[in-house]
Amino acid sequence: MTGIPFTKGHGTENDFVLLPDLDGSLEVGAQEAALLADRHAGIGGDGVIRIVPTRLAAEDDVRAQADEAPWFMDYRNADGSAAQMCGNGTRVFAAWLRREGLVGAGETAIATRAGVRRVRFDGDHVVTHMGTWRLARPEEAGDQGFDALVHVAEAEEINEPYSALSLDLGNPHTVVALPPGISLDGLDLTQAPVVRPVPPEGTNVELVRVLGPGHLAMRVHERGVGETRSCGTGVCAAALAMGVWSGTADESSTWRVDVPGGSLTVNALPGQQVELAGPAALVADGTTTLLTRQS
Ligand SMILES: N[C@@H](CCC[C@H](N)C(=O)O)C(=O)O
Repeated sequence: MTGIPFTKGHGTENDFVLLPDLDGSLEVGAQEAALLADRHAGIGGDGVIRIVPTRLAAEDDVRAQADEAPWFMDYRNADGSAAQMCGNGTRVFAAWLRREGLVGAGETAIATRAGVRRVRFDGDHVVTHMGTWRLARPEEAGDQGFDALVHVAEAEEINEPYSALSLDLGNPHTVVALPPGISLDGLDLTQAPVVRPVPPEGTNVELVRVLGPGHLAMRVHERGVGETRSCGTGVCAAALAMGVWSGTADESSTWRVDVPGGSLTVNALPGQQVELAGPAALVADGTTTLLTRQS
């Protein structure tokens, strides 16, 4: 077989190019990832995930996870930038490891740039323990629980910025609860929302509408990608922000979050813990000549 093997997969239509690199011989830097993710000149995806033994990772803090988590999810956004975490990616990554017989049906641990994430299989769904979340700037969240302003272009020009909350799920998020009367469908996410203060590492921006008790609708503009049809860390941030705003962040709660690509379930747990559950699909296998192996 010529070319480098890849698998295409998605989690609620947040789609990824998976590159198995079992001996650490692939070089997938920013340029290579951006080309692979290109929907015209490459394979196409919101992100690129290299699947590599953790002990072969370049970063010291990732290699330090090797005893606990043998496989590293080396995630890059479509623009080639490396990100700390990808919630939907963890499910697709685990589904690939299981299909290939590299992990069993029990709980498995995955190394990420944000630390180890534990994943379990539950019928058609994969459940990821997303670790400990935190407010990004607790000292700046006022009585109303907001610490940022976000301006989003809208179908009908409204120049008021929205109040928002910044959360850290291993990667950065800014959650906006849309006020009544503002249509989620009417937002123009072809341009990045403008966030103030400017987050030092950039941010993913979640626009959220409450549909009912424990039920949200969300659209997202992802850092390093643009609008995507789903974001796993983003739906967790959205549900957790609701808990912060209602003063129930320390209690267990379950949320269904509808995104353009499907629905995900978020379980908020005491102690700033959170789980994400949803589907993972592996839809194509092939080879690519866009990469070569290091000799
Ligand atoms: N889609 C992902 C998040 C991917 C990384 C993000 N764009 C970032 O740069 O932080 C998810 O499912 O969490």
